[in-house]
Amino acid sequence: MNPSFLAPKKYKPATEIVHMDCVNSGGESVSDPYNSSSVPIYQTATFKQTSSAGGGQYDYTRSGNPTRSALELHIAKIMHAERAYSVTSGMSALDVILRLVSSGEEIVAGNDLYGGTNRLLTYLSNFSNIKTHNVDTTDVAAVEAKLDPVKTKAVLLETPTNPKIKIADIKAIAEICSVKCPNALIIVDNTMMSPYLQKTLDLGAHIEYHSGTKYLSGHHDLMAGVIGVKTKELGDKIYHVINATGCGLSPFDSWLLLRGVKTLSVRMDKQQANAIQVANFLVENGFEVHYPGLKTHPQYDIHKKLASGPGAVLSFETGDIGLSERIVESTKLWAISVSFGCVNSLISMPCRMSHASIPESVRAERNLKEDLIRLCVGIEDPEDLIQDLADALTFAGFEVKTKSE
Ligand SMILES: Cc1ncc(COP(=O)(O)O)c(C=O)c1O
Ligand SMILES: N[C@@H](CCSC[C@H](N)C(=O)O)C(=O)O
Repeated sequence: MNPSFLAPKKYKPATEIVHMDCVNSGGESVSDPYNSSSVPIYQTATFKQTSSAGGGQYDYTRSGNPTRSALELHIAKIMHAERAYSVTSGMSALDVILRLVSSGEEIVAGNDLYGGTNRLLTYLSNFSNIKTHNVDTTDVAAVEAKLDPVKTKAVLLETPTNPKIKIADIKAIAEICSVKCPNALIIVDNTMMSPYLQKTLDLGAHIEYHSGTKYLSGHHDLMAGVIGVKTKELGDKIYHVINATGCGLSPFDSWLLLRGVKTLSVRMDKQQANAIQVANFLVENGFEVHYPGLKTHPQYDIHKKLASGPGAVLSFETGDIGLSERIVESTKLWAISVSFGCVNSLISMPCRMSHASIPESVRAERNLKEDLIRLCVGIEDPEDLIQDLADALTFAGFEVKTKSE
């Protein structure tokens, strides 16, 4: 037989996302005695052992569970990670990762980032003597200026950022960091792109994490976080923290997330196609739109090098807080809701919702505008979405220009 026929085959991203191997490079695998087509939910806290010395592959669900393992093996494959882990939320994922940073060490992070991330970094600064430098991560020189060969333990990047959709050149920052701070970890929050559109571990990151609550699951019916790592050694450290603190994802949520992940490519393709049309509609109406699918985006070329698409989250300013409020409150299809990545379209005002935990003065310092509206585009018919937005704009007192086809 031709030996190449036996070699592990790499498929296109959409195929990899739906096809499960359940095995990793270390030979770890999960199998089901009945060959079930859908991974079963092992809803059990404990596993019987074969002897007083143990002997089973699993003993206790906090330490490991077959449903969770199946999810983690699959996530590792689609992230191009050596190992992957799943925990109870995106914040829990970041908490686990940041336990690799010790008192006295420093983090370099963005000045536009998710409000909850900012809250956790502030907590570490206040209670654990871990200082964060918040810089504009679109500016590689600004990141470099804050790197300290002794103190810097982590560079934490969101790209695109939440909510201003700014792009950080992961590759360029990782290269500079590997020279100036070879022991520092490049950590990327890849929630907005998902592993379907951007594979940060291939771009120089050591650790990639996600709020699995968003695109990976896709239906806003669970909370989860996932972590992918570049090396087994890093994986062992991450696993140790998860087992020690007990934040591993439950069997049911692991199953739900695994089910959601399988449709990631079809959801993202549709949401992204809709988002491009929504972005164009807003541009035609004179708004300043933050979206890396627009050629006018300041980091359009960099994003194109990092990711295979612009995603489906965008934001825009109206220049008037009252007008923004009226628009948000007048939509019918766009639900006023935090979060993104759901199949339904959502609208929000970040300064009052997802980023309200960042003090107003800090938001102002970071040029996060109070009138900013964030849109998370779903899978509805784009004509309905645009019409609903146009109606809301009109109702709010804005003169909508005719949509050019
Ligand atoms: C970019 C980003 N990262 C992380 C998180 C945290 O995820 P979770 O809500 O699942 O804890 C969120 C939102 O909550 C987010 O928007
Ligand atoms: N009350 C929550 C708000 C969650 S925001 C969720 C999501 N990341 C988003 O950007 O919309 C909190 O304060 O954490």
